[in-house]
Amino acid sequence: MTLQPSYSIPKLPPLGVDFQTPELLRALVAAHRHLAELKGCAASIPNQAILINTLALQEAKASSEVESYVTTQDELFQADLHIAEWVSPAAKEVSRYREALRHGFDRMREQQGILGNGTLIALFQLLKNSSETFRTGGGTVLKNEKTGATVFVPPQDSSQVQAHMQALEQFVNDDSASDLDPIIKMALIHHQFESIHPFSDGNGRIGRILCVLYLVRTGLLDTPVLYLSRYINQYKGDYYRLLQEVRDAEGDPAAIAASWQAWVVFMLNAVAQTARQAVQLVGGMRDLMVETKRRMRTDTPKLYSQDLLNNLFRHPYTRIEFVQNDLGITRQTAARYLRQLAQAGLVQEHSQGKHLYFINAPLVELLVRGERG
Ligand SMILES: Nc1ncnc2c1ncn2[C@@H]1O[C@H](COP(=O)(O)OP(=O)(O)OP(=O)(O)O)[C@@H](O)[C@H]1O
Repeated sequence: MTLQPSYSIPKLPPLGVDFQTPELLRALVAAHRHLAELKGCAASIPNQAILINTLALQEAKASSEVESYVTTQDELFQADLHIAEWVSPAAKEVSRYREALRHGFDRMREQQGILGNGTLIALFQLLKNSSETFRTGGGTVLKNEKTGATVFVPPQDSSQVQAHMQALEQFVNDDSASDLDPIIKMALIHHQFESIHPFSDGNGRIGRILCVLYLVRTGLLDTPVLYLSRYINQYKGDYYRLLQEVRDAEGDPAAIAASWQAWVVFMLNAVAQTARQAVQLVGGMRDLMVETKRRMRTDTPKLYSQDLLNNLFRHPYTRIEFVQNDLGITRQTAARYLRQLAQAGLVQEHSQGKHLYFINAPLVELLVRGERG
């Protein structure tokens, strides 16, 4: 039996919805203020790879938790040492999420800011380690996690999935299609993406990456550093309910307007709160880098270099090979540098089996504290 989709995917932006209510405008101003602050704060970090490596890993951790892949920070940082036997399945899933986010960011830059369906498919393939593209078979439904009851039937026919995704791609990339504010558009895009549900799995995670990349595409961020998933995780019940209310409102213009407004306000609040948290974290990292630099210059002046400092912040757990490669020095010299840093108390030396690694403990502490909010 062919399933009947339970909602007609609307054309974006939805007609007849006032996106300028006082509540919405208040939330929009706050979201912009915190995002602008985050953009400025992120720019003060000397090497953007530091932010992508560390913050994107935090985002990946939170996003994967929505899907019940729970890992500890220690497991994640250990996985980042690229020692195969230390990588748990959950940590691998989280690492793949970060790779997907990073790939999407690079690809969008290569394509002059275009965030196309080819990129979304590439993200899915990286995330799921699969060669699948958009759904072709029917049978996909969304269920209530607790009761198992079907709450939503997305488009089933592959030509429909394709057509809706093409229209969405157009809306994402054609800035003249609507003069709505980009953060409001981001909320509409995420909703539409989840309603089309174009992949067999991973739609939640790809949809959250899409949000962050869209903020970069529209210039509101330079790097994809936003902990959106943490907020969504925290308010998962509201997130599902508000997504679904828009679909259930179909046919009732007043309910359509109210449900879209409530959805957009939720996403604006998510952006504002997560940007505010990210500002604290990035600001903390910046201060810690300044302090570590000062200590390196006084306590280990012969070793100090910006590249070495960057290495310690790109890899909260680092190893001799990483320093060797980043600084272009011999293994012996890299080992000597790390040992001297450990003697000066700037990193902690650890060994497990035949492997040796070095922890930037204040940075790890900052990231763990950041996770607690
Ligand atoms: N009961 C529901 N009501 C509304 N939307 C839902 C519901 N269940 C799922 N969704 C949407 O579908 C997404 C999950 O889709 P899918 O399982 O393909 O993605 P995922 O990335 O594997 O999961 P997750 O979002 O849990 O990490 C959710 O993030 C949400 O956007």
